[in-house]
Amino acid sequence: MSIATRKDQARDRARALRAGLSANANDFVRYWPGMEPSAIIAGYWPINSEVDIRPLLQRLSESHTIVLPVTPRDRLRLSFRRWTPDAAMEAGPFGTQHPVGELSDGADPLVPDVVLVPLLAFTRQGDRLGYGGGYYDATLAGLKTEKPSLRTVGVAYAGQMVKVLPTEKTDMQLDHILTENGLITTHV
Ligand SMILES: Nc1nc2c(c(=O)[nH]1)N(C=O)[C@@H](CNc1ccc(C(=O)N[C@@H](CCC(=O)O)C(=O)O)cc1)CN2
Ligand SMILES: Nc1ncnc2c1ncn2[C@@H]1O[C@H](COP(=O)(O)OP(=O)(O)OP(=O)(O)O)[C@@H](O)[C@H]1O
Repeated sequence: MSIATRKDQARDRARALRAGLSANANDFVRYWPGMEPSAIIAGYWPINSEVDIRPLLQRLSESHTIVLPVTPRDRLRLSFRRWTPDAAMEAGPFGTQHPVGELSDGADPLVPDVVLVPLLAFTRQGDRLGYGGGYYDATLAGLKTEKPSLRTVGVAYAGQMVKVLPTEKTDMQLDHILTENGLITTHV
């Protein structure tokens, strides 16, 4: 069976599993590891049954510059726009929403230092299963070349952890996973 087929089957299972999970949003705030105030943090705006990190984003915006992904229609690399709690949002592809405004890759490039990554399933080793667009893999690979100190934090319910996931060469491993039960560090 091809990797693509195995990933699709894992996605079906992971979607069904995640849809039945829930947690107190404050727990994701509580276990946030803390970052230097200069760190630019890329969040995500939740869709489907992803962990709702809006309370975390609100809190982080008090001390950090927050950016959110803008999904392009013709390439894989995500762009980022500045977000503040009063930012107006507009609709993008696949039911996503992003802040109205100038792309951050204009005059004042806001290249994130930390990226919060949504996911369907993860392993203890930092493997990640997304929706299959390849957007985060392409974006993280690009960012990591420009900023080798880039850190990635998957955000998931603890119940989204699985023993093993089908992987391929382009898959980017996560450095940490933030769950309602604590922060998992995948390698040291
Ligand atoms: N909240 C959030 N924002 C995100 C992502 C994400 O996974 N979550 N992305 C991560 O790449 C990028 C957007 N890409 C996406 C690709 C596919 C689907 C998705 O829901 N696919 C559905 C089918 C939807 C449809 O065909 O209309 C699915 O797979 O069930 C969502 C986002 C950037 N922004
Ligand atoms: N850096 C890259 N450049 C070009 N294609 C890529 C890159 N990374 C991944 N892809 C391709 O994108 C497709 C989807 O990848 P994958 O199944 O890993 O997506 P995903 O991680 O589940 O989705 P997403 O990142 O959008 O949440 C694969 O065919 C993969 O080969």
